[in-house]
Amino acid sequence: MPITLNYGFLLMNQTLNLKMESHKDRGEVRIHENLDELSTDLADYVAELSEASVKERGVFAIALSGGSLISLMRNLCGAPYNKTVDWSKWYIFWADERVVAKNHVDSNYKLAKDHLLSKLPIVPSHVHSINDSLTAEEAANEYEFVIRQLVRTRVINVSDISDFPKFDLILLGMGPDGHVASLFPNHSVLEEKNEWVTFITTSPKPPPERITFTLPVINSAANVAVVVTGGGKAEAARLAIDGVGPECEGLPARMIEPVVGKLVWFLDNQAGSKLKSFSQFS
Ligand SMILES: O=C1O[C@H](COP(=O)(O)O)[C@@H](O)[C@H](O)[C@H]1O
Repeated sequence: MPITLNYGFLLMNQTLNLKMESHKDRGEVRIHENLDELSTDLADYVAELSEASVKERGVFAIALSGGSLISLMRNLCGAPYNKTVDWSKWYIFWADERVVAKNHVDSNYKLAKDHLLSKLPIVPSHVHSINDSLTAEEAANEYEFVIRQLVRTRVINVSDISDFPKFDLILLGMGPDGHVASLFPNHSVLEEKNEWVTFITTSPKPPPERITFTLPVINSAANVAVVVTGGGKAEAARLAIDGVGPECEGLPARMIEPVVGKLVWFLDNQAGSKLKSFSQFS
């Protein structure tokens, strides 16, 4: 069992050599010594949320992102999770997707399928990816329609304070520019207040056409985790977690603020190296 010592707001998990801190309004920040430790902690976190959600609701509705996140989820494919997690209750969604064929190297679905989903006994009909034969706008509308149907049947929960879906867990990565899902800095979709899924055709990071959950959907989730690794993202992580005032205006990662749910940041040492509290830790 990991030993957790409590130093006021600062928690240290000695087994994982993990530093955790509670940032007012910015959730819990977990800084890991290396990627292996981050992967271990992330798998534990996801498995615990799955267990709690299956116990409470009978299902676990989880939204994935693409990018580096997927390889960091690798521990879920091995022991003990392959035996202890009730995979039959998982329903998979994507917080964002590139509008390309499902077998295209840029597809977030393909990435997750090749490195995660094909190694887990997930029920194929529980995997909800976008329709890759449609335009970006059509794909976003159809994906939102699918999600609305699943909210009606409570496969996906509904927010207690609005009619937005309440995913059990939304897993996000973050780009060096502070983008999350396919919400890019200063883009007009950051203003979206009503739609659940929207689209862009001018992504600054290729490919240009994407669909994405909107901020209200992300911020209505029961749990949001942002997984960030590498020194190239340290400044964006600082702005997203410690930033104040104009320096972080228009930064999507700074706008992740679950209304009722819980936010957890999973960082490695390099991504966390510019945080105010980092010197305290090292
Ligand atoms: O384009 C995307 O980028 C982000 C970040 O990716 P990473 O490789 O820098 O972690 C990813 O979260 C998103 O799903 C993806 O479409």
